[in-house]
Order: sequence, then C-alpha cells, then structure tokens
Amino acid sequence: MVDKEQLIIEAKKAREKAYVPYSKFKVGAALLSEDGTIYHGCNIENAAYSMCNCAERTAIFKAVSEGVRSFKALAVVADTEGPVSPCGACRQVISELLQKDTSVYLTNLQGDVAEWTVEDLLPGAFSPKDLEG
Ligand SMILES: O=c1ccn([C@H]2C[C@H](O)[C@@H](CO)O2)c(=O)[nH]1
Ligand SMILES: [Zn+2]
Repeated sequence: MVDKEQLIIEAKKAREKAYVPYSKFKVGAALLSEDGTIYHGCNIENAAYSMCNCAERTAIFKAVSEGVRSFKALAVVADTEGPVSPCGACRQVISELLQKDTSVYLTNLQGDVAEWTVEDLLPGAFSPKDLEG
C-alpha cells in the first residue's frame, strides 16, 4: 500500500528526469492507480516552446494510454516557495481524467504539502457534459 509520503518520494524521483533546458524548472509527478501501480511523469520541454508538456500531464497520459482510468492519488513536486501550483491546462486534464475523490498532493522540496480535491483544483471546469448542449 503506497502512502502519501511514498508517493511524494516517487514524484521527487520523477522530477530528476525532467528535460528542462529552457526553464530549468524541474517538476515531477507520481500518479497512483487503483490497482497500486505508480505512473511517473516529468516536464518535457521543446525548442518550440508551446510543445512543452507538464509533469502532471506526462504521468496522466502515460497511465491513460496504458488503459488505466481509476486513480487513488497524484503527487506533484517542484522547487517552489510554497506547494507547486498546477497550470490551467493540467487542472483541466486532471478534472476530466482523475476521479472527484482522487487525492492531489501538491508539494515542494522543503516538504510543504497541500492536499487538494480534484473538484477544488478547477471550479467550474469545462466537462464532457458541456458537449451535450
Ligand atoms: O505544475 C506545473 C507547473 C509547471 N510545469 C512545467 C512547465 C514548464 O516546463 C516549466 C515552467 O513552466 O514547468 C509543470 O510541469 N507542472
Ligand atoms: Zn501544467
């Protein structure tokens, strides 16, 4: 059973793999699936800047592309003053692909941890329901 502290350790390990020649800002994520598998993600940048992919989305897309859709928890870590704050694009992806009750641990290297719900990360998110008109 993977607990919060262990998942944060895994996110820190993922952070070390970040490819960030432009921002030099390393971010790591660890996504725990319902069956106990951990999907690691780091941010991956590109000389065409808009192609940069955040750590959270790397982890989520890895899991979903393996057919995994049920998640217990997501940990994200960066070297920020307070707990790292996911960007709007990641909040949108998190809101659609993680469950409402999936725990989200936002942390930094100093050990500050903020625990969020998926719902609170993006109030009023655009959702599949909006496509029904
Ligand atoms: O929660 C976040 C915030 C930013 N980044 C990345 C995107 C870019 O590579 C770098 C600077 O924004 O950090 C993430 O991966 N996750
Ligand atoms: Zn993001």
